[in-house]
Amino acid sequence: MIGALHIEGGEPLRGEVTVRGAKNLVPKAMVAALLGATPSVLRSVPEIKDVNVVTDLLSLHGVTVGKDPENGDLSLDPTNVSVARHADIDAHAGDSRIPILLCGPLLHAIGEAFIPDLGGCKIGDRPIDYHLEVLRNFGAEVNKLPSGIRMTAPKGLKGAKIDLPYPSVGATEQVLLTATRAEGNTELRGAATEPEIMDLIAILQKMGAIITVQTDRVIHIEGVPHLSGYNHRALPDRIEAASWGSAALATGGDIFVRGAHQSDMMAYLNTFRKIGGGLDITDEGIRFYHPGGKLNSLIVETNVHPGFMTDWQQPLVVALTQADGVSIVHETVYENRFGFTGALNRMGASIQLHRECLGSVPCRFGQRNFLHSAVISGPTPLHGSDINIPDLRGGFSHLIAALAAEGQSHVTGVELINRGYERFVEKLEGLGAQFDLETMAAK
Ligand SMILES: CC(=O)N[C@H]1[C@@H](OP(=O)(O)OP(=O)(O)OC[C@H]2O[C@@H](n3ccc(=O)[nH]c3=O)[C@H](O)[C@@H]2O)O[C@H](CO)[C@@H](O)[C@@H]1O
Ligand SMILES: C=C(OP(=O)(O)O)C(=O)O
Repeated sequence: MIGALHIEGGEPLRGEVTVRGAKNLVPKAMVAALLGATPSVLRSVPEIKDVNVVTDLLSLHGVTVGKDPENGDLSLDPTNVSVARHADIDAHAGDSRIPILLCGPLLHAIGEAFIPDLGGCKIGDRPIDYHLEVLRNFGAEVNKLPSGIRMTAPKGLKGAKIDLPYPSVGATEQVLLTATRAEGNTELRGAATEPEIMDLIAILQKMGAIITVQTDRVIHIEGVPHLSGYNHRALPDRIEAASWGSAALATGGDIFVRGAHQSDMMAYLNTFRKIGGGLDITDEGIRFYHPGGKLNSLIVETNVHPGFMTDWQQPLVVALTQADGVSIVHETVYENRFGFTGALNRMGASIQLHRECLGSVPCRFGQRNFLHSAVISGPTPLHGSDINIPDLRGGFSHLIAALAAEGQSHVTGVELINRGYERFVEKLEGLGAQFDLETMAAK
């Protein structure tokens, strides 16, 4: 297990990386396999932590998960799905956000579900009130226990009318995974429409589901009694792709991201171009490069799709420290996603955080005491520092900053990066990054 990296910064990252299936789709596609009466095959599966966590949780429930040794494709056979021991499930408390999405499929398959406390990045409060309300609407009975949440559906799950207060990605997936096999029709208003959700819908359609995506965030699902397995290649990871783009810009480098898919990244590509980054968009992938000269400052507001995605924000901020003038980033999806900027300031950046909504639209966090707007003055040379990684994207940003900085950085907590960036150490080596690796025993 990777413990820390000693990074010698100041070298532009140059070369090629490949992105595979999206972190925000693959674990959910694995959960969807539970809904089928026959086995599924999922292709382009990355080696990341959430895949291991969901593999364990499915295995505990009697799903046979096989991995092709050549290409890593997963086969998921749910024909012997069964109840798992709470203590075994609880061993995964805090590991991932995915377990909440097992509820609907498990209620359909075995009539009960138990999920541990969720994990995921600490970038806000991240309540699950929408999820629980959705499940109750379908007829689930929810019991909060000291160690987790247990659900049953004594009268089965029935289609429902649901209106989400905010287009939550997870709550939309909760509706999809529950409604496809519920009795009757479901109408979801206020749905999220991220590309990963569209890919999940494509998977469910392959399984036999009837789902209609209308305009204005409305989705209709006609419940069917039976679904079969699927064979699907996961859409590529647009967050990893954008992260490498920001790394190229911040280090003055040139990275071809094989597999990056233009139509899933429009908002990022527009922003990248406005800053002054160079782009070559091809069928095989996207080349992101620093063309030389000054970068432009700009205003960015994160938002739900098709807006500028929140998970792109943290790596981009590092590139903005090298732009000429004052940039503003207004984070409207999570209330607490700027903690990582403290380390950047210690490295020489000039980033001030504000409670006000410094964007064109007031968001849910205005007037509520959350430091959710950042003012970045640049360009500021960065210098090496000791950094402990706080979360996945903040951590990747710290790696980029250390690679862009003059001098040495000692970066700890690096294992967290593996939640969303497969084989990132190999990829960094391939891009010419200079570092030494410290390993530690797995917990
Ligand atoms: C595994 C996965 O796919 N994670 C992604 C998913 O997270 P996740 O699905 O957890 O994010 P949501 O879209 O649900 O969260 C958006 C906002 O809604 C709020 N909310 C959500 C649910 C709820 O029950 N109550 C509530 O208030 C959250 O606190 C947050 O402020 O979408 C986010 C937004 O694109 C991404 O940053 C995450 O990378
Ligand atoms: C916030 C993220 O993920 P998760 O929802 O898994 O914590 C992320 O990928 O940046």
